[in-house]
Amino acid sequence: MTVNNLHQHSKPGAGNQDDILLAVRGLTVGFGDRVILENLDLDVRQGEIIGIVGASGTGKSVLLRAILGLTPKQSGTFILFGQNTDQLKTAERMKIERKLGVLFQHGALFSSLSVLQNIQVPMREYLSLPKRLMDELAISKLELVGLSPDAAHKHPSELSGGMIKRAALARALALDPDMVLLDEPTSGLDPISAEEFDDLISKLRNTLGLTVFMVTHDLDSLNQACDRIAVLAERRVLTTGTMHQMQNNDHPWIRKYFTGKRAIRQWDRN
Ligand SMILES: Nc1ncnc2c1ncn2[C@@H]1O[C@H](COP(=O)(O)OP(=O)(O)OP(=O)(O)O)[C@@H](O)[C@H]1O
Repeated sequence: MTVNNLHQHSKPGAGNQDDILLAVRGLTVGFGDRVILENLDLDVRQGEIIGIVGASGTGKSVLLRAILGLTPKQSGTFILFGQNTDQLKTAERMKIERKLGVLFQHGALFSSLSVLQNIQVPMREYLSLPKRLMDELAISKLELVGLSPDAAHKHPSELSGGMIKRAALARALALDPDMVLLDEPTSGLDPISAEEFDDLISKLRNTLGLTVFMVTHDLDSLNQACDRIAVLAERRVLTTGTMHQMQNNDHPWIRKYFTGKRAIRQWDRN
């Protein structure tokens, strides 16, 4: 899938049980004798936007990093694009890694590199392309996320919070991934920028057919962008479902999160 062959996909995602892009089974992750995730199962479906919620410190980022292979697991399996990641040879692993884009919490751009150079980091790692072509590709990614080419030669310190998130998203999209993993993409943004970012994610999903795994605390994002929500609690995915199903769930934390005062104010606004 490339930027040049954008095409409108039918509304993908929620509902297609057969098309599992990522299956996590029996995942256990811990640090020392502290277990963070225990025997966790989760399916991510092709083309959906799934929001991962849970109280602070429950292990949402740990889960994201474990999926990427950045945090070691103690047990469990990841079936990614139909392949067990434990059984991949180096070349196969690299092929799969290229299909994943990631936006870390706070953007995590390299401060000493320009926006253009930041977007080109994954290209340099995985592709061997002439500089002119990499420049063109990086500019096309900037356009894709709604940044003007003027931003290309700026450094992260010269960007607003919203621009940093967009630049980080452009970097996540550098290799035309099939799935992007976003860690709190709207945190720190004002409500208008956050809404614009949610719209951008939805648009990219609809046009590129991206699958989106999004860790978030943002009730607006969950409501407006996500097809499904997975709740992380008690070291596992406690439940998954639509916003409506969350609002009718009896678990005390889920009920408080989705029908507490903040949530009610949010529903009143909509
Ligand atoms: N490399 C590490 N070494 C030791 N402990 C870690 C490490 N990474 C994460 N943890 C611990 O794992 C727990 C879960 O962390 P994580 O960052 O995944 O939480 P989270 O659900 O994303 O929280 P938040 O919503 O506040 O971002 C925390 O207690 C954290 O201190």
